[in-house]
Amino acid sequence: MTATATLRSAPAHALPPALRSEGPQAAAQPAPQEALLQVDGVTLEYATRERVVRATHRVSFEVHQADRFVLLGPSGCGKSTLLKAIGGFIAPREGEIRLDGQAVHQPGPDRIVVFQEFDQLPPWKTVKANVMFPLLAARKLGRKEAEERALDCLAKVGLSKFADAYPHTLSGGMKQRVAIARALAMQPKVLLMDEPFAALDALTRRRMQEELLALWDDVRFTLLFVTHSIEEALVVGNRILLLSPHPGRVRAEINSHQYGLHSLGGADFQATAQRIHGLLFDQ
Ligand SMILES: Nc1ncnc2c1ncn2[C@@H]1O[C@H](COP(=O)(O)OP(=O)(O)OP(=O)(O)O)[C@@H](O)[C@H]1O
Repeated sequence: MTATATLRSAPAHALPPALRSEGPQAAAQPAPQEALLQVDGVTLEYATRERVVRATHRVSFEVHQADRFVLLGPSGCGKSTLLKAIGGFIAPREGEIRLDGQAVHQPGPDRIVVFQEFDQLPPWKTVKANVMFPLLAARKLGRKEAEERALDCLAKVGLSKFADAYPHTLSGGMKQRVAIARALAMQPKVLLMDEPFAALDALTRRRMQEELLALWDDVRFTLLFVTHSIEEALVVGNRILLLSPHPGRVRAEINSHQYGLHSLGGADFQATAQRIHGLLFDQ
């Protein structure tokens, strides 16, 4: 992954004044083409029997083709709820979500979610059948083509040898690789990942981040990634949206193209992590 110029593509109104003019190129940038995903003033709420819980308040951001866009914020700030809304599982109370200019009203094969839980793979299907299943269910491909696509995607995540294995025989990291292969096989417009590596041990988590970045280098998919780890956000993302504690509001957007696994421990990386910490938690 190479460092590239600062990109300022978030709508200025979504950012606190202090960040609107960040970067010398800001004013010189040409108008960006229409974003792939637009989240526009989105307020999300849960109605329980006793009360209404507001999860996010008027959140706006834009994700462009091949972005690795990270939603970062403390526990309970509405990151997963935002992902569910983009997935089409929850309707905004206010605002609108658009994908390719079309308002999102329901789930669809153009948005696939990879979750944290290891049990997202039906245990009675082999690894290959797990990857093929959504392709067949959505009638995207016939059986032969689905099998070819599944094997191709399993090769991309290094699991060719395990195509005929059952999920219970795999490690946590391997199960997450299958879930990623299954999602990529659908060729979604946006791949949604909700803390996909949070339940893994530290070494496996690091390896999975590395593999995800290598996969992105190969396929250039558009990624929307949720985490509450500042370090993971800097490693995985090229752009990071910082959300305030509950209910989530946009605190800032950070460009993080220049960071990757190679920058871990470096002074610049530490300083940016520190700055993000301040933006997230200082009142
Ligand atoms: N099904 C639900 N019913 C009522 N309130 C909910 C429900 N799911 C989430 N909430 C509330 O909405 C808010 C946002 O939750 P959400 O899970 O989106 O946060 P999060 O940022 O993803 O947190 P975490 O990092 O801990 O997963 C929280 O206050 C939570 O308690």
